[in-house]
Order: sequence, then C-alpha cells, then structure tokens
Amino acid sequence: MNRITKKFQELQSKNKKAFIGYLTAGDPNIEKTEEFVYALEKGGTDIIELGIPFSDPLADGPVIQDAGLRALNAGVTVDKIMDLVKDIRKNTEIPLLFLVYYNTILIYGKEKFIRTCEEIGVDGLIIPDLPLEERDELEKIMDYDKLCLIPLVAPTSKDRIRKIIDGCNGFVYCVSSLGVTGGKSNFYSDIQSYLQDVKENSSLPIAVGFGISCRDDIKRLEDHVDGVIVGSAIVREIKRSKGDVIVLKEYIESLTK
Ligand SMILES: O=P(O)(O)OC[C@@H](O)[C@@H](O)c1c[nH]c2ccccc12
Repeated sequence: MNRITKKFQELQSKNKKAFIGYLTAGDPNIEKTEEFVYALEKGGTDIIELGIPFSDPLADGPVIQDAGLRALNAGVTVDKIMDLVKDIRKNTEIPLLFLVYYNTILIYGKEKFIRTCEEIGVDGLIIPDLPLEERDELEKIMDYDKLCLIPLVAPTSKDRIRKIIDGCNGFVYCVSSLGVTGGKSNFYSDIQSYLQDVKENSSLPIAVGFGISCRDDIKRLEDHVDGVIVGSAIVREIKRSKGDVIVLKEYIESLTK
C-alpha cells in the first residue's frame, strides 16, 4: 500500500489529523533541505510536501516564489532533488510528495519522471497546472500502489468536484481560499459547507491548505478535514531563523502539539 494511504489510515484509527508540511527543495541549498525534512518529522509532521522550484510558478505566493528563486540561484535541479530523496529514503519512511509544475515534468520526460519517482520512493504528486486531458495519460503510466496523483479542488470547483477527484488517489487537496499560496487566513467565507461538499463527493481523505499559518487556523479547520497543509509559514520561519533546525523543529511542534 502507498505510504500516504497508509499514513491516513493509521491516523484515522487514532482519531488524529495529518499535519502536512511544505518545503521548497533547495532553499537555501539541498543539504539544508535534507536537515529540514528530519526537523519537520521530529516536530510531528506526518507527510512532507517538497516543492520543485520552477521559473514560472503561477500558483505560488511571494514567500514561496522567493524561496524558489533562492533555490534556483543555488543551482538546484530536478536530478539533485531526486538524489536528495534517495538520501532521505536511507533514513526515513515518512510519506513524501512533490509539488511540481507540469512543465518541469515535460522537460524531464513524463515517463522518466514518473518511473524515477516510483523507484526512489516519492509517494505522490501535486501538479497545480495539470490539464484534465493530460491527466488521463499520466494516470495510465502511474502505479498507484507507489505513486499517488493528488487532485486539487478549489471553492470554485463546485459541480466539477467529482470529475476532478475521479481517478485520483492519496487524498484530496482542498484549497481554502482563492488566489495564491501564503494568504492571510482569509478563508473562503463558506468554508465548512465547501469542505463538507468535497467530503461527500470523495472516498479519499481530504486535506485543506492555503493561508494556514498558526495553531488557531488549524483548530478552526481540523474538525472538518483529515489533514491540514502549511507551506509559506514554514518557509518564512526557515528564513527568519536563518535555517536553524532546532528552532524549526520547535516551531513545527508549536503547530502540531
Ligand atoms: O503557503 P500556504 O498558504 O501555507 O499554502 C500551502 C502551499 O504553499 C503548498 O501546498 C504549495 C506550494 N506551491 C503550491 C502551488 C499550488 C498549490 C499548493 C502549493
């Protein structure tokens, strides 16, 4: 069974919610990212989302855009990120996701990208700009026991929710608010009924992300979902503390405990 599915089952049996933490791979460099992964895990993160920096990151807000630029300037490449995952897999079985733009996959080669992810132990992909038509093709070449395709739904998805989720697995990523990542907890006003709607349309666990940056935000949302996703707040904290892993671990604890 896929590590993501297994993790959600494990947490659900203990009546717990998943804490999903995002890191931009290569910010400020690849070696540091490896240390951050372990710090996130020690702090109580259940699933890690690694962002692959891309020059035209249309859904990223300023904090994650800047992190991507720092990583690109430090010379990160997809191959280096694949090597990073190989190293991480020597030390932990924590579920790992890539947040990756479709262009990156096309440039690397679709088949090669998927096979490499499966081989090295990446557990899922979130592809924010994946057109629905292209998705069928990816689904065909992905082995869902190894690699999940995580669908993204937004408050505007409405009648299309079922169609978007259909054929995906792992969990459903529910975008909490409109716009880019890193907003200031100005969640979609009718968020509860929106999340309820997604739940009713899916047999997969659901997780909510975008604009979650403190314990209060998490408390407000966690009763309605199986997991929460925090990105910009973590990336910001890493920059603020100049990459101090002990500070990072404690920061994650303040969100998870
Ligand atoms: O940064 P926030 O507001 O905490 O949201 C999570 C988000 O950063 C992460 O999941 C993410 C980074 N880049 C993305 C692009 C699209 C969707 C999601 C993402």
